[in-house]
Amino acid sequence: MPSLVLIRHGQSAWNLENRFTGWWDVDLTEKGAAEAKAAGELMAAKGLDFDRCFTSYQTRAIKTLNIALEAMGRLWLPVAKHWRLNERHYGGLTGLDKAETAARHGDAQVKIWRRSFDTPPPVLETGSPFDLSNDRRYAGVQVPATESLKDTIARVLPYWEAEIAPALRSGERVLISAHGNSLRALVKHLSHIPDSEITELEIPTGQPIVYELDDALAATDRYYLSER
Ligand SMILES: O=C(O)[C@H](O)COP(=O)(O)O
Repeated sequence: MPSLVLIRHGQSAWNLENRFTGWWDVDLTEKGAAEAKAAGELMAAKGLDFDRCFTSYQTRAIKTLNIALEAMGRLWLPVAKHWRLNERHYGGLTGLDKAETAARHGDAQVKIWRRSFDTPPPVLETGSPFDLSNDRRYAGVQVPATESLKDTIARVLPYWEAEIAPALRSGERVLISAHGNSLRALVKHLSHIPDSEITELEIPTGQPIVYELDDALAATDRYYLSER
């Protein structure tokens, strides 16, 4: 039976500072690294093992994967990285304090920007210090100026179909280390969550989420590893 585990990176520097992050590349905090280690130890203790791993181009997800794999004695596993697993791009909100933004625009507006299905945040202005268009890691990639969850799904799913689903179909056990909203995109797809309900789905840092899938990759169960 195909086996899939998703993990959101551990606490990042800007999770701690409560700033909108998106594609900006911040590191894990000490707590985030500890969450990643604990996740690896939990997966090993529960007897989970993997054949192939996937992550984004962002330090916080890559490090979470490496720390968890190290705790499992599996640093040697093949890992594919792709920008399509990056966090949703936070546009013009990148770098802003979430609480200050709510004080200025209201909680309702900020909830729409953070959790609505298809309303993107304002675009990132050209020339912003947070513009990553010229970052070498994104050479040849059309770096978005903002993304809704719908936009995020539209760029995550082609990678899922092209690389991750075939690995699962061939019998490989897969671990994906990614981000709150690239994982919300995958969970929405795998668990058929309606557009109107996805606003309520939150994904905590550093908690392995286990998917049981049938041979057609339809989800038969989804649970937090810490709860079973
Ligand atoms: O990009 C960010 O700021 C966080 O990783 C996720 O933020 P959110 O909880 O506002 O979606």
